[in-house]
Amino acid sequence: MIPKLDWRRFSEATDREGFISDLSAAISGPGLFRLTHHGIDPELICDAFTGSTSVFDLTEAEKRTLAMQAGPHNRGWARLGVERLADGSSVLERREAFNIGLELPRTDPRVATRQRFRTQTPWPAIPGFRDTMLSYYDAVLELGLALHRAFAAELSLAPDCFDPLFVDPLATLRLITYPPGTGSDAETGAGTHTDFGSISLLLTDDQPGLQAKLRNGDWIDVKPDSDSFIILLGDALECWTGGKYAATPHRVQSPKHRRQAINFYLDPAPEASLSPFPGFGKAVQRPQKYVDYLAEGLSAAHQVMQR
Ligand SMILES: O=C(O)CCC(=O)C(=O)O
Ligand SMILES: [Fe+2]
Repeated sequence: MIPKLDWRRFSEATDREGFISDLSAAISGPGLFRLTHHGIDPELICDAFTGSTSVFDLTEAEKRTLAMQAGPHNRGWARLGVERLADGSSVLERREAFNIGLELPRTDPRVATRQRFRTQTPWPAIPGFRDTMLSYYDAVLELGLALHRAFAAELSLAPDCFDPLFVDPLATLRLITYPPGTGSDAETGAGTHTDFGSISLLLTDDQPGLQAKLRNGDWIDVKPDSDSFIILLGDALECWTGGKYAATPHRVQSPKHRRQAINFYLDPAPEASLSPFPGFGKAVQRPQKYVDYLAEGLSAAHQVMQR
């Protein structure tokens, strides 16, 4: 069972203690949870799904003009089969993705000097697409950051302890589409992995496929539910908490019918360190800046793109 947490209990302060106690149980128990009553406008969510369909329905030639470049800068369209999230596997991962990052002005020195992951998103000429995606990005970023206030309370840390780690974050909104599986064992939707950042806020359509590995080693189906976000814990949060918030392994099986997911990866700022908070035990990763960790992880995932 995946715990369901009603966000109003914390955000409207109607039952903060109860929320924190359920959050504790979710983190030390299964290691993932659903967040209900999250306050994101259902119409915005619907528009985001419509926008996602329109970008993947563009012609191959149109999508090629929006293609993600190996490098990696992690913006734009990744064609079928060019990313591999599972380490050391040869199984083909069949999905297309479109990644959207924090929108900095072209004149921003970080964009002008082509700093890693600071490229602008290559926007398709779909009316309303950019506005919808940026509104969705901002709304889910705000929700994700607010959720870190609850993590801070759960960890008995200052409410704003996470704030410096998320200044102009590398957070990514990722639209994904999975074509129907062919039934072959040599393919999947996404191989087993953990996400790189702090948390991931996932929304999917009504097609099943996502599976998560519980702390006890069992794999469970994460059933689609349009009223809640699936919250997965990522590598950075595991590092900061010295392993207390262990990252959630997950994978996606090839669906019977086309499947769409709109996932928000709350990655921290490039300069954020991966060292544990004081008093949180041993380092999980060698000391490094998040940008280097992400670059290494993505470059492994994008080996197929580089060929
Ligand atoms: O499609 C999903 O539900 C999850 C995809 C995923 O795990 C990823 O792209 O990191
Ligand atoms: Fe993932």
